[in-house]
Amino acid sequence: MTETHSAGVRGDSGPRVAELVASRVLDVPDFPKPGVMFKDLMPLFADGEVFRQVVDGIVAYHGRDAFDAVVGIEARGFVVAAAIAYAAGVGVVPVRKAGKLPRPAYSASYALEYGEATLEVHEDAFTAGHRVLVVDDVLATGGTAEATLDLVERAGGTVAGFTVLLELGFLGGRERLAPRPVHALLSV
Ligand SMILES: O=P(O)(O)OC[C@H]1O[C@H](OP(=O)(O)OP(=O)(O)O)[C@H](O)[C@@H]1O
Ligand SMILES: Nc1ncnc2[nH]cnc12
Repeated sequence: MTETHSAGVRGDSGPRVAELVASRVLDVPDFPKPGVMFKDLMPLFADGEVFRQVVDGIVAYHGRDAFDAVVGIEARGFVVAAAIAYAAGVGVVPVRKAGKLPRPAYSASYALEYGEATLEVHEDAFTAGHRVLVVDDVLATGGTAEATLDLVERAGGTVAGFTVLLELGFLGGRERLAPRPVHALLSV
């Protein structure tokens, strides 16, 4: 469900949480490359009360019993994933950039808004049929998310949901991931 309120801030966990996210995003022009408007969520992470409400909002949206594990995508996704996992009382599985995992891993290369990268997950990361909530801070082109969702499935997990704090709608990530549902606290 996507809600709209009078100030035009949209999100699918309600206008109050969307406002909170909007209030803690800094726009940084030309980072990390000319032409990119970088959305910096560090102020949100640094505000304990806002961070708590954001984490609680994500758990409430999906339902505490709807997932058995949380996947976080390196690096900013780790911040959100660990907090959600703790709040829900489940474990967290890191999806890491290439070469960081110590044991046999599945690998997926992809392009993102400002570059290319490879992500990996341990082959034994999930119990068969585990319902996995995948979280990240930002959805832009969807390259990172698409690679991660594929990795989760290759490793035997079942994707229970995909949540981001902020979606850059004009970059088409949601359409790229369709028909998989995308939950974004704030869409711009
Ligand atoms: O939708 P996309 O175009 O794929 O972009 C979204 C990804 O870009 C950022 O990660 P980045 O690779 O910059 O890594 P970081 O978290 O280590 O900064 C962000 O945290 C997402 O993971
Ligand atoms: N514009 C952007 N701001 C922050 N993170 C991003 N990841 C991909 N594009 C991004």
